[in-house]
Amino acid sequence: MTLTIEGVHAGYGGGTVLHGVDLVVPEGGALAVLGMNGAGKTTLVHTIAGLVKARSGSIRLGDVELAGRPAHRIARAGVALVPQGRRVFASLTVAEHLALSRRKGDWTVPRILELLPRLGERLTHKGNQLSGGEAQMLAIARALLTQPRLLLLDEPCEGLAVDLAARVRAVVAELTRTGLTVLLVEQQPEHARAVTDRLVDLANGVLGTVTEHGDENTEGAAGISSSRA
Ligand SMILES: Nc1ncnc2c1ncn2[C@@H]1O[C@H](COP(=O)(O)OP(=O)(O)OP(=O)(O)O)[C@@H](O)[C@H]1O
Repeated sequence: MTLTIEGVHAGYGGGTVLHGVDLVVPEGGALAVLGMNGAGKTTLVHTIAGLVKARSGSIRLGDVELAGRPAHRIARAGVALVPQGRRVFASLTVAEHLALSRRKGDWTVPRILELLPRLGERLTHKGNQLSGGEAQMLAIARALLTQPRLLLLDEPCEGLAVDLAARVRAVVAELTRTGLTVLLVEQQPEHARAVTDRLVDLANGVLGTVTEHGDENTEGAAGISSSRA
């Protein structure tokens, strides 16, 4: 479903972080928002997910207005957030994480394990026994099991080696082919470019213009199909 953000202001206490954000991510598209430390990237995805309240403006998924709804209703409307730092539970196994997140829908555990086969080999491993790449895949798996229409990824490649960032790209590409809409925020331009060709800068809570980086990634994208998290 298409994500349409218009004139969104948001912040904390007396301070404003997002100053009138306008953004469209078409259905089945992926867009990366790039910004430095403190630019407002997490605030943006948290505002979409309802964890930070939009003070004004509109956030629509398809025709459904999300702004002003509580987070649990936004989740039910089809928005899933993969948080910064992955937030997997140290003492729960991969299988337990998957069982806890599951909601009825097209994304089943077998389908997830087909997309992310490495997780299938780690089902009995606990959160604290996973590599950064494996934890990231688990965080994505958890989000998918909630049957989202919009996936928000907060710095998914943070701390990952370039080949694993490329693996995230392969997964995101696969997801957008299913019609899922993906918005990610990243600090490192090379990480953002590893995941999607469509980029926009965020500086001091103001978005720039969306740019396409067409051919630069052709080589990187071609070599990823066999690499694993
Ligand atoms: N809970 C909060 N209360 C008050 N101010 C906050 C809160 N969270 C973030 N901020 C402030 O909002 C601004 C934007 O922070 P945000 O976390 O959105 O940036 P970011 O681009 O995600 O940064 P990073 O790359 O470090 O994650 C910063 O000035 C930050 O200090």
